[in-house]
Amino acid sequence: MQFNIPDYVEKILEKLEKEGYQAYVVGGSIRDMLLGKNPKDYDITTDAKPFELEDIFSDFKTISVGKEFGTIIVCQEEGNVEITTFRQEGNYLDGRRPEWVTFSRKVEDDLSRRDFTINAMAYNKKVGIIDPYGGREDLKNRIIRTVGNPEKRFSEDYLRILRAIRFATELKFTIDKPTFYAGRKCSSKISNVSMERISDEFFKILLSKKPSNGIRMMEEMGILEMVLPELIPTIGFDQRNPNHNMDVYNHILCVLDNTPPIIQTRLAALFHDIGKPSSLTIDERGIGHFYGHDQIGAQTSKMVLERFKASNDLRDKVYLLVKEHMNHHADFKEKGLKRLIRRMGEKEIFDLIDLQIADIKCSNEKATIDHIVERRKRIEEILEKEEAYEIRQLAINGRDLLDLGFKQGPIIGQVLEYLLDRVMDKPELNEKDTLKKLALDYIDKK
Ligand SMILES: Nc1ccn([C@@H]2O[C@H](COP(=O)(O)OP(=O)(O)OP(=O)(O)O)[C@@H](O)[C@H]2O)c(=O)n1
Repeated sequence: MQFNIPDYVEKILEKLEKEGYQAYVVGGSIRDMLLGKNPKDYDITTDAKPFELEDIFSDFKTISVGKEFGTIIVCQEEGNVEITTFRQEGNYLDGRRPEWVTFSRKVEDDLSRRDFTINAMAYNKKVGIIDPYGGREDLKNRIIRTVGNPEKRFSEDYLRILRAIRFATELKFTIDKPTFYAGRKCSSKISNVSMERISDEFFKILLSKKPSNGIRMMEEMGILEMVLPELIPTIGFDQRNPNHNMDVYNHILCVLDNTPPIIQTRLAALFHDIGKPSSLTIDERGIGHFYGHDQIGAQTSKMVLERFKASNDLRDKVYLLVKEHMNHHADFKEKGLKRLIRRMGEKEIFDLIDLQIADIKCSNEKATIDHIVERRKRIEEILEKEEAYEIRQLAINGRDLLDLGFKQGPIIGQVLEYLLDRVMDKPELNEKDTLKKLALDYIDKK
């Protein structure tokens, strides 16, 4: 079997071979090519030692990452290629670092330390595929299986438990039983892994086609309570809300699957109905209301995303989406809708609509969908016609008001807010002379 390796990668393999070394493309890219997918990047493994690699690629731009582990990145216009020296590792004492690392002459040694059979294959044109652990067979049978003893593999890096779930979710594979049980046994050990690495894998699960599968696997393996304990109380929690025919957990997972794969929207789906059981109030008809859960969910999202070391931008976006998600019931007049665009932002407003549509689809309130679809059309129109919803879109600015004789100070802001308010109701007022006149009338009345 021959793969189509891009020229910029082939060039590196050939250079290493010409210098008398072995060189193979390895890991995820082989898996992806066998699945008929385009690999995101290519990793190369070789028996050339790190100091030799630096010599060989002295004419290239390179970045050396952890020289002691033998990795350099060769940077070319078409993409970066990571080259790692074949290595063997000793036992991992703390689930983070091996006791020792030695460089090897055999590619099989390098493959033996890798996580899953489907990631433990190497290839070059001359030798073909090297697959000592049945990676191709497991790809065919759609199975995630560790290379060798699963407990040992996980103890080397407990993130691998979450990686097993991530690959199973992304590829729609099942996790082999011994791998699954070992993962469940060691699940609490994931606390040894840094939050950045955990959230990286977790976000990949959230962005897959059917993230609910991943969340359910996390629950079954005991990983969910380690990574996102805030979701646990929603399991089996009946809101006693006639609009919801599922418990909160299943409702959340349904919304998750029905949102587009955009990280802020998927995260907002995850948090949108998180509340405290104590916040459930039962009214006189016996109907439950998860009182103020949009606020609790928004606060929870902030706290969890801080723990996940997410960027401020992402935290703010998710917070706002969760906080505003309930307003699909509101009957916005023109001004209300424009204020909503102003609060959300012109891209994020569509994330909110996506979230609300998914929320409605997963409840018994199907009738409201038309209402939200109408709302989306009107928002698109507002943006297309550039109808003002923000002060910067007014045909007049603070400078113009000063020229009209207004004094510098808070009054300028007040007048501009007043003008925006008028323009949001009647877009045709957004014209310089009209606004000047309205500004002067406003002051006269005051
Ligand atoms: N904890 C880990 C992480 C990675 N690997 C090995 O390193 C390779 C590259 O890892 P990475 O780039 O994280 O993942 P990919 O397999 O390339 O998958 P993706 O590109 O989808 O992240 C993997 O294929 C696997 O052989 C491993 O053994 N153990």
